[in-house]
Amino acid sequence: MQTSYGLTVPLFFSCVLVLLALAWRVLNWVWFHPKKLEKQLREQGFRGNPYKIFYGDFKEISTMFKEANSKTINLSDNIVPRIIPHIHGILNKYGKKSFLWFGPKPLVLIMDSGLIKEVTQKIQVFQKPKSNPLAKFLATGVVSYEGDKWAKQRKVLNPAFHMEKLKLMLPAFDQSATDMLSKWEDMVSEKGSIEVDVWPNLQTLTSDAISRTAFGSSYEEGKRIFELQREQAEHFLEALRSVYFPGLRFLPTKRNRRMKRIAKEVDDSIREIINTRLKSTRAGERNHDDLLGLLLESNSQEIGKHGNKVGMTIQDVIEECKLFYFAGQETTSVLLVWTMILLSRFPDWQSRAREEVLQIFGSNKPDFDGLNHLKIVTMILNEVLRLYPPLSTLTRKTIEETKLGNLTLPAGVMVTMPIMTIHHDPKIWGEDVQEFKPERFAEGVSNATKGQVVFFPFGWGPRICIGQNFAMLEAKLAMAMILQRFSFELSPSYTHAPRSSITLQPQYGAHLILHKL
Ligand code: HEM
Repeated sequence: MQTSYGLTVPLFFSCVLVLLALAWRVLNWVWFHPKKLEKQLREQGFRGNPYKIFYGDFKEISTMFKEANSKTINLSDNIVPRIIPHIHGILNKYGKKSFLWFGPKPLVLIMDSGLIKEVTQKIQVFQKPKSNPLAKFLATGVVSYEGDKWAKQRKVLNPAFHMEKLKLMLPAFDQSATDMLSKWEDMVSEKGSIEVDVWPNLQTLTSDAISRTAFGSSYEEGKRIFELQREQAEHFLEALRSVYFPGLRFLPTKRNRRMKRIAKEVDDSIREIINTRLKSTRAGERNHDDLLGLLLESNSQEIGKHGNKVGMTIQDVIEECKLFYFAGQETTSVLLVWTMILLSRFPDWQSRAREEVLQIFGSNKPDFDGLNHLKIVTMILNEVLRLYPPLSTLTRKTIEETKLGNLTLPAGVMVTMPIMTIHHDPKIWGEDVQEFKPERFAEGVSNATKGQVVFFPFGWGPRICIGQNFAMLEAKLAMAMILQRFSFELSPSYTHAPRSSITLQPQYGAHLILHKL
């Protein structure tokens, strides 16, 4: 027997069943599941806005960001409401035990130091939330993996970031800083001063440094690869700003085609560098001291110890190289730019830092041991990371129901640990929390934090930033070299507008007046 649609009755009923199942899944996703999670959270004393179907708090959040970014602020203003207005708003409205709706997903705030420690340590249960599928075009790598894959990758990468290996990176950092400083010296007029927006220059510095440290002698190819990665990131951010439908990335739009072409070109170029390296290693040549060389060396040692199962594939190595750029470039340039801005605002600290640098190095090139003895500069960098952490929040999602302190979090909940808010909490840091006071760190980080997880610009737990020593070494060297050659102050055209665009950037640049010393 056939229905009026020309289908047999069993087929007709099967289609109806499939459609009903689909409709149920959609309804469950946009309504029943979020409502169930909301009930579970409210029963435990969490407070937040009532769930609104599909959008949640999405509209309010985007309005808050638009408003926050439309106004500049004064230098002494609290920057938190401008950077994370949604979290600031919900805390003011509902207090510390609260949640927000990111579409149909609740985002629970974790403000307690003990709970932050627990979340960042229980990496099996609290995993990274899935990123936009287009992010795969940029890089995957250790930052996005979970479970065994993460553990394997991290184990192979770790040795490349050990202190004694980082020592080998100094010439690359030095060369990149020298290039920038020579440019500034050429620009300085007869009077010995010039106004410069240092932000793009500092970005170039850290870009060059990562191209050199990642690919060493293949720096020129590395530079080209990272230029393509930068373009790729622009396409990605543009895509994020437009409406996204599932599957959109498969359509042959102009942007998608370009992104695919870039991804292929980048992969092919890195593969070529790797193959050349592997050939020269087989021919008995010495290993290269750059990140790629160290990674290949560590990988072959792992394979030697445990066989192919524990080693990385060539594609894995390619992904890690692509990731170095995103993880290591902008974060470090952001640290440098806020350091220069804050030292411009606080010339007494600038002078103290310069005195220390001149006392240790005179006008010589800073060396590894000397950099490790820079106390004032380290205190300054830590205070900059406290006030202007390059990443404002850490986010995870629960993959199963889990205990957290005396709470029970259902599966499928996102949790966020607002680094920025905790770094600016007067209950932790005192009433002078908004002030730039590097002396807080005079006796080291654990003294300043009384051993609590309240200062975590590089994250915490097993997934703490692998590149933190790399970044600090690069920043110390760059700052030491800048302080040796220039003094600097804010230009009248400087506009204070820190903005979170993945990292914490100066929205209108960093216009400073540089004086040649
Ligand atoms: C001031 C500079 C930097 C800051 C503030 C910073 C911050 C962070 C933070 C907060 C995390 C943890 C993210 C999370 O748990 O969700 C992280 C992870 C990571 N960072 Fe950095 N980072 C910096 C520089 C670097 C550099 C220079 C590199 C490499 C060259 C790097 C490579 C990575 C990698 C690979 C991870 C993932 C680690 C894992 O998941 O096991 N970072 N970073």
